[in-house]
Amino acid sequence: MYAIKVEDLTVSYDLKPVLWDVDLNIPSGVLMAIVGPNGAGKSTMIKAILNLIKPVSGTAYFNGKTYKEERKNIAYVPQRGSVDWDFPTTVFDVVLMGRYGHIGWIKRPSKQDEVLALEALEKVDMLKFKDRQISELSGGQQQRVFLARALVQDANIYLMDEPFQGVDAKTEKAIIEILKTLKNQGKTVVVVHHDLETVPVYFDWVALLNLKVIAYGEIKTTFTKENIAKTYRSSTLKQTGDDLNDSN
Ligand SMILES: Nc1ncnc2c1ncn2[C@@H]1O[C@H](COP(=O)(O)OP(=O)(O)OP(=O)(O)O)[C@@H](O)[C@H]1O
Repeated sequence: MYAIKVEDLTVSYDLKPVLWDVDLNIPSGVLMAIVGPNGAGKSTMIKAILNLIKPVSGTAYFNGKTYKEERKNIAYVPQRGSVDWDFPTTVFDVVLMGRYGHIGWIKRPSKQDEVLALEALEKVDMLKFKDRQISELSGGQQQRVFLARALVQDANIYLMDEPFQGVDAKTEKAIIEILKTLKNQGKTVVVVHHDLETVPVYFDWVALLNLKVIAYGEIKTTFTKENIAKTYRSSTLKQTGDDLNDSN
């Protein structure tokens, strides 16, 4: 059984397809990058499989179940730009929110939940900021807080949309260490990533996306010059739709 199985996923905004017939079988325990040029549909794919946007067609399964059935086991770190950071709440409360899937909205978090939140903040080196408003943090600090929130969720599958965006080198290193730890615990981690150079250093699996899935699989066999060139070869593919019916 796959950790994530995406079947026939097609998504369009205002009738313009941005994802075309995407199929992906992601095994458990991989640390996988999703790469592709700007506008390739990476964020859209993550959102569509998490039911945050409605696809034209297609389904995603998590450990063989629907998102709704499996949501407790799925943690999502959204792109920083898509979050309303002016929302008045403290760092600690944002992280504690990660526990709500376990405790339910009506119950109060227990001492144990609070301890887990503090531990996660410690892991991402943000404990000293626990009482700060999230609006008063730098981009890298916000990213760490979101990672801590995903960590306390104690999920089985992690989906992250550009967690390295706008962070300094030290934070990037801290984040990748955490991702590797998750992988070593047998969890499945899927990350939208921009920097091609670090793909083989950080990840063991990759999906190359540009409207369609160009290729996906183990880095060694998949992250080839040919596949990269095919993925990043201008954006005419999107504009004309010429290649929509390519058999590859
Ligand atoms: N809410 C929306 N309404 C209309 N079009 C959208 C919307 N969100 C994204 N798009 C368009 O869909 C396409 C795919 O966008 P998406 O954000 O999924 O790409 P991406 O690969 O994540 O890009 P980037 O690397 O720049 O973040 C783009 O052409 C984008 O302009």
